[in-house]
Amino acid sequence: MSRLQADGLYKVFGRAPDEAVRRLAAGADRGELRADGTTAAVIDASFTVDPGQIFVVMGLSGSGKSTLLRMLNGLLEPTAGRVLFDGRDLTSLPARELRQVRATKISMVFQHFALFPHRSVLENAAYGLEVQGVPRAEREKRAVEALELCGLGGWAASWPDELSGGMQQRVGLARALATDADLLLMDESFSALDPLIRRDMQDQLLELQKRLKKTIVFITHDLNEAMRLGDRIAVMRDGRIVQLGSAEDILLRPEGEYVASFIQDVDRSRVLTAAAVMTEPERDGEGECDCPSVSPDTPVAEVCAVSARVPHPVAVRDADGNVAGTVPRERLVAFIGGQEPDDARPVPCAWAASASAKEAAHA
Ligand SMILES: Nc1ncnc2c1ncn2[C@@H]1O[C@H](COP(=O)(O)OP(=O)(O)OP(=O)(O)O)[C@@H](O)[C@H]1O
Repeated sequence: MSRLQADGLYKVFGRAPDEAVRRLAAGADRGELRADGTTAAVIDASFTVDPGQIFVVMGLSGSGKSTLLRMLNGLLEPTAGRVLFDGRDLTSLPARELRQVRATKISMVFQHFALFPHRSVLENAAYGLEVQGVPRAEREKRAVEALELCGLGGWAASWPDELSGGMQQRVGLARALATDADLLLMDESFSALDPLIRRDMQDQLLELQKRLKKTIVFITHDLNEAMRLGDRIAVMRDGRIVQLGSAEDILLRPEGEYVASFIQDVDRSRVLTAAAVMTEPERDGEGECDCPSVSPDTPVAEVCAVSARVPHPVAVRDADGNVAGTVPRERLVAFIGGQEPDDARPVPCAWAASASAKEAAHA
């Protein structure tokens, strides 16, 4: 069962929202409704998020990301549609039960994490547990563990203003993790950070996720961030999800001009991995030698570097060391050149044929 499911979600601000939903369902777009002073913030959003997945919602400012997120945690009531969390319909829960689910099962991490300046880092990290009424000794123990997970083990007794922006953001993450919530909702959580620190935070989140396997919905307007973090990515435009898929789907098979124009500047070789370009070994025993090999999640750019050093297709080995596939050099070159790897077909060449015939004769 999926952990989270959005089922035909709409959010309309303004007059006659139900009538607006009917018009949107019949194909009207945002622009048509705006003329009447009505804003269609989210239009017919449906998706599922599996346990342990990072689901990224990516879109430009105003595309409806935050509104969608606020419906997912029950802060905003949908105009139409349902949100199912572990199979329970959040939209029909009584207010008390909804508050209970929000306090214990869902944590939010915001862009500007407001830490309490007069509380220590430890007290800040323990705040969510304090709200839940967890006794002091227990909440401090869990907050210390969460701070350690976030690389802030030695900072528990410090004050927020002694921390850099990146560290403060990690306290926010620690606060979310300390509550043991299953679902983390992260709204542009790294957007205010400097690029290097932001990348560092992304790495840290991916590293943490390997161990904790939370279910995460991550909102961002940055496609590169979406590609790095997302197991699945929903691209939003003007309130609608215009594509839903993996980074690979979006880069290799963009649906429509809008998504295609979005991905133009993405460095495919750093986003896509060996798994996206590998193929079945063509010859017996291919990949079985001791030459350098790569793992399925090695970025293509690094596969190129390995390919330059080995005299045959690069072996892709899974976690058990078995050959999952191989990457011939021509597939890499085709891919870097913007083609589908499967289109890597050398044209017949008389010179090359005679050169290899001569080499064979000399051998
Ligand atoms: N409470 C509200 N009342 C009226 N309109 C709203 C309200 N909240 C959001 N909107 C409108 O809904 C649309 C979607 O806004 P939303 O904040 O969800 O987009 P976003 O993608 O999160 O943008 P940003 O990245 O700038 O936060 C926008 O046109 C916004 O002006």
